[in-house]
Amino acid sequence: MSLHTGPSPVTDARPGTATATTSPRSTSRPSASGSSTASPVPPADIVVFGGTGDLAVRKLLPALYLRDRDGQLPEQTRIVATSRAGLDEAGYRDKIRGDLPGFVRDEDHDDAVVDRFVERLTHVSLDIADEDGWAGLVAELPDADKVRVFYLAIAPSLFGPVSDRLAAEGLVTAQSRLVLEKPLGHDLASALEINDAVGAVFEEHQIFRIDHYLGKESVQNLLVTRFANTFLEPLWNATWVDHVQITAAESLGVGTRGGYYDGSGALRDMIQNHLLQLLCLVAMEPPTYVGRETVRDEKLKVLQALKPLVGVDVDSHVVAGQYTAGLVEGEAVKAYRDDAEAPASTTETFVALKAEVSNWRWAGVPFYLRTGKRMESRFSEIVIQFKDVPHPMFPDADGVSEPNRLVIQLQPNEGMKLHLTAKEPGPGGIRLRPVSLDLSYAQTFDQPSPEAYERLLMDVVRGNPTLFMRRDEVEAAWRWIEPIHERWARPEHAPRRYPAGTTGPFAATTLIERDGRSWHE
Ligand SMILES: NC(=O)C1=CN([C@@H]2O[C@H](COP(=O)(O)OP(=O)(O)OC[C@H]3O[C@@H](n4cnc5c(N)ncnc54)[C@H](OP(=O)(O)O)[C@@H]3O)[C@@H](O)[C@H]2O)C=CC1
Ligand SMILES: O=C1O[C@H](COP(=O)(O)O)[C@@H](O)[C@H](O)[C@H]1O
Repeated sequence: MSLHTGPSPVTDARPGTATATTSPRSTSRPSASGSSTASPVPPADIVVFGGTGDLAVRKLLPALYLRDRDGQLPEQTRIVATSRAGLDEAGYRDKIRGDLPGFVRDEDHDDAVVDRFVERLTHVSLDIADEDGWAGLVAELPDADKVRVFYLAIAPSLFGPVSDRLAAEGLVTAQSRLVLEKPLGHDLASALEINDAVGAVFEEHQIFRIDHYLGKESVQNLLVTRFANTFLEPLWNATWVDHVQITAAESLGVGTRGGYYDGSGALRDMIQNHLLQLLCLVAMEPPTYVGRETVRDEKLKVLQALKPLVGVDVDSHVVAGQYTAGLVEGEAVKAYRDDAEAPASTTETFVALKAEVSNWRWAGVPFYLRTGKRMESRFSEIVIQFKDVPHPMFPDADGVSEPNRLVIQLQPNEGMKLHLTAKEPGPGGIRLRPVSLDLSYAQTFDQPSPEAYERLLMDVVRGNPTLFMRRDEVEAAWRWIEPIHERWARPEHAPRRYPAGTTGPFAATTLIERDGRSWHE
């Protein structure tokens, strides 16, 4: 079998029109993200608000470093970090030089590239809440014709104030893009408020709402698997699919982010965005072509078709859990309440739920979603469980015939498995045996997948919003989530406890077993 790695699956224009994204220019060295997406992007001034924070240091700067290494950042690209830390340019460069090795793999570390990369960096000290300090930022952005990226790696409550200030300082140009981190707000009302505030300054096409799951290679491959092959489409519906499972399990706890997490919880942190986006990609209709608005239009229709959890018993559809102390991958770990230093917290670190997409294609097909921290292992996958054969054709056979299952493994080992039933070789009668066709990305493509942020940051600079959430999508997702939070706001609600290192509370097993099904472990 030969597989070829051509241009990215996601284009930013109709097929047949030339675009920067699909241009076949190659870089001087092979790139982890494939030939077309590694073409140099336009020169840009990238302003990272929250440039000393966890996200910037752990994800954004390493991603930019890797794109620099692969020749994607032109010489004129500069990165301006802002925070209240009183760092000067040299101090910030030293900090990032020191931090980078902790967040890039040893084989990706190259001293010469680090030297070149840190030369691009500077730091402006400013407090978003104050008017002082902004002149320093204005001075760092002299070229109004250059692409300008304002990346808000800060709390969502600061998104509106930053936009207003950028406008007041005259920094918003036609070439500006605003990047907003998730979760966008806390609920529908705050999301509307933020969207209104940023929308008063930036056009919708300038706003990039990040959901980093959309930048994962395996997630983009889901689109290709569905729409660049013919054999799945006739089966991809309620006639043949029994149910769908989407799991994002983490073995990590909340780490140093307990302060943020305790006000958020798994429903806001993972389900409202990442898992619902995955559900959309599985359930959406084929767009006319895969382009910047067409995919988002189809995802929105799925969110709008989610059966509202209104007038139903929410508890029979959704299970919340919180981890207690336990053993994860052989290591003793603390309870969530100790991790988050919140002794009476009722924040959920686990959610399992059953959703339904009320449309012709999916009527009656449950979508089971599940995510949790401190689970027994880290794995994210989508399982398409097909219906059983309509009639037992081998009544006298030994062994078992299981329904077909397509498992799309998102992480850690990206790939795909198609579970089938085969005849075990032998001279006697027929013995049925479950087998699988396996596609491992690592073995097939022989190159590491880039980090999601690498891909997404380059798309921002290019101005390609396909893999970002549009305003209406974010709001539709919050709207669907609302009844769950309303139910959980009642005093009698408490998440069920599960020991760290397990698959979550028993109620999650009951949720699916009640329907005669079971989680794919
Ligand atoms: N960390 C992660 O893995 C992820 C984070 N996110 C989101 O990204 C955003 C940032 O998260 P994270 O990096 O973890 O947060 P941190 O608390 O680690 O960092 C916040 C940053 O914002 C700066 N900051 C805070 N208040 C102000 C202010 N008033 N004026 C100027 N700068 C300010 C801080 O610097 P200083 O205090 O020195 O001013 C710091 O650089 C959040 O919205 C979070 O939900 C989303 C997905 C993953
Ligand atoms: O957005 C978030 O995602 C991470 C999980 O991301 P992954 O790429 O490691 O699967 C999660 O840990 C974090 O709480 C959440 O904010």
